[in-house]
Amino acid sequence: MLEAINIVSGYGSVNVLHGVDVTLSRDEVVAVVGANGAGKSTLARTLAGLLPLRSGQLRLADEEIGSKSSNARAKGGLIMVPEGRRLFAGLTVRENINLGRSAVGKRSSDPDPAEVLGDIFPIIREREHQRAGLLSGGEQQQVALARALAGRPRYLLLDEPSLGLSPTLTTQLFETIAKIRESLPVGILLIEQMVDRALALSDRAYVMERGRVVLSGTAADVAASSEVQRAYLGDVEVAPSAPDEGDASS
Ligand SMILES: Nc1ncnc2c1ncn2[C@@H]1O[C@H](COP(=O)(O)OP(=O)(O)OP(=O)(O)O)[C@@H](O)[C@H]1O
Repeated sequence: MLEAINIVSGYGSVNVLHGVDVTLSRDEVVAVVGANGAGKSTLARTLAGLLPLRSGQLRLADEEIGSKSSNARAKGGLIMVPEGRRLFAGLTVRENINLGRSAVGKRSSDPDPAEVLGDIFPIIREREHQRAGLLSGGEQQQVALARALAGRPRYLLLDEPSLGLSPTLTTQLFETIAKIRESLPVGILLIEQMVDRALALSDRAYVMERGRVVLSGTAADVAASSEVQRAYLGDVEVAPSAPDEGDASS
């Protein structure tokens, strides 16, 4: 289990997370949703060790990891795919994926990650020797996911994986995440702006506002809540228009 208890973090003199509790186990997908600036990416960075924990506790399989480096956390099985993918553009697909393995100290005698992951990510077999920088955004996202999984994480943090993808590619991405959960024993924390799709795929969800979790529960319950319906799922009450009764420009 990955457990964040009452965590606080931020930038400079400003706290952004004001005491957040989050848990993730290895057999679930958990969505984190909320408006721009709510603190979702800050949460992911704090969990991954890219931002220092100011107070609270972070535990990975009952071990306190709050003071460990991001590299140590990755070696311990907690890996993040950051917003924007961050592939090595000049390296091939396979080289990027192999780096995902060596970065966490996996030995070359471990099963070939490209073979193991090839069923989930056809791109690996189709474009193995192509430079990552020449791939489309959707293809790069697949490689970024495969690279993270090559490190055999037990917990995977996905920060806005659909960012910048077309609707069709977004659909493919969510299908890929569903395949990952079916095929691999990895808990996934899914930070997403595509709230409806994220909730449809997830077991549980957290809704964040201004650095706090304001709602949590099963994804179905969160999706059904009136706050989430109103704010994120398009169930907006629109005042009836009265085109004949006023000047639209006023
Ligand atoms: N590097 C930074 N330095 C200072 N403040 C930051 C930094 N990154 C984010 N913030 C601030 O922290 C707050 C939370 O930002 P964060 O990126 O975590 O939100 P978010 O929920 O992920 O939103 P988005 O969906 O827009 O990425 C915002 O007020 C933001 O301006």
